[in-house]
Amino acid sequence: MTAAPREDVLAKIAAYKREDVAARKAAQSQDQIESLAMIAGMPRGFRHSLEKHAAPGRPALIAEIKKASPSKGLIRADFNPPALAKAYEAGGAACLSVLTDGPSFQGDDDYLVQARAAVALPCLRKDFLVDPWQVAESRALGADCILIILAMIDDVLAGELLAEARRFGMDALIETHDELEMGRAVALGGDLIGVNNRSLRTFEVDLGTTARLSHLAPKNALLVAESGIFTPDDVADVCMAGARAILVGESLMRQPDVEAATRALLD
Ligand SMILES: O=C(O)c1ccccc1NCC(=O)[C@H](O)[C@H](O)COP(=O)(O)O
Repeated sequence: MTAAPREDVLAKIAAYKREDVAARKAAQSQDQIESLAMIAGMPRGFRHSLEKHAAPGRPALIAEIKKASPSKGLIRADFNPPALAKAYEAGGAACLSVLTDGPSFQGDDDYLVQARAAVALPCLRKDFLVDPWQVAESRALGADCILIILAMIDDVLAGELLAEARRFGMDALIETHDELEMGRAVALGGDLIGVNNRSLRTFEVDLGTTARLSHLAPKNALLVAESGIFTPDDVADVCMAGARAILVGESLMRQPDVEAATRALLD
């Protein structure tokens, strides 16, 4: 895989997601998927766990299980989601994020099911939501939190996804990358807001994005700095900028000893 301009990638992802969701909905009606969501048990409190783990100068960690990405290609060949989940939990993570998108990230729904079953941590289903039906599906798979990427959808759909998440007792991480999207997240009433430091246009990472947007977030929102965090100095920078949680994938996924790397990043 090679890096491609963001608009092409997001448009491509949105197109295949709509097709994929149509096929899934044809196989399982809203009523059927809601029944499965209802028997999935209570969600683990995702935002609550972040609140509990965040301390002054030490953000809570959302540790990501990520095999590959559009910007980096294959990240980790030795890929065992339950083992990775356990290593993250032992290393001090507050929550997990599990990529389930297949075409762009080599993810799988089963990775979420397996990872969550291996630990007590709340889990984010990291995928591209383009239809409210996917919220019930995410809950049926065990997800405790969904991701709402504002760069990809309009406010009507974002509001519907958020309402569905709340109906199922789940949390929703609303992802922003610029001032306009932060304003939209605030208007939606999000209480868990992410700032993606990765440019959605070029895939370039600028950790200063968190500092630029953090003061625009409401005080009651828990701010998550996402992407491009590699070192304890990076953690300190985004923490100083106002992030109370960090979402980290690649830098931990590239380490042979994931538990030790997780500890070291948070030290
Ligand atoms: O990671 C990508 O290349 C990517 C491309 C297009 C849309 C989303 C993408 N990443 C999703 C993420 O938000 C990251 O996986 C997450 O923030 C962790 O980032 P990192 O620590 O840099 O792996």
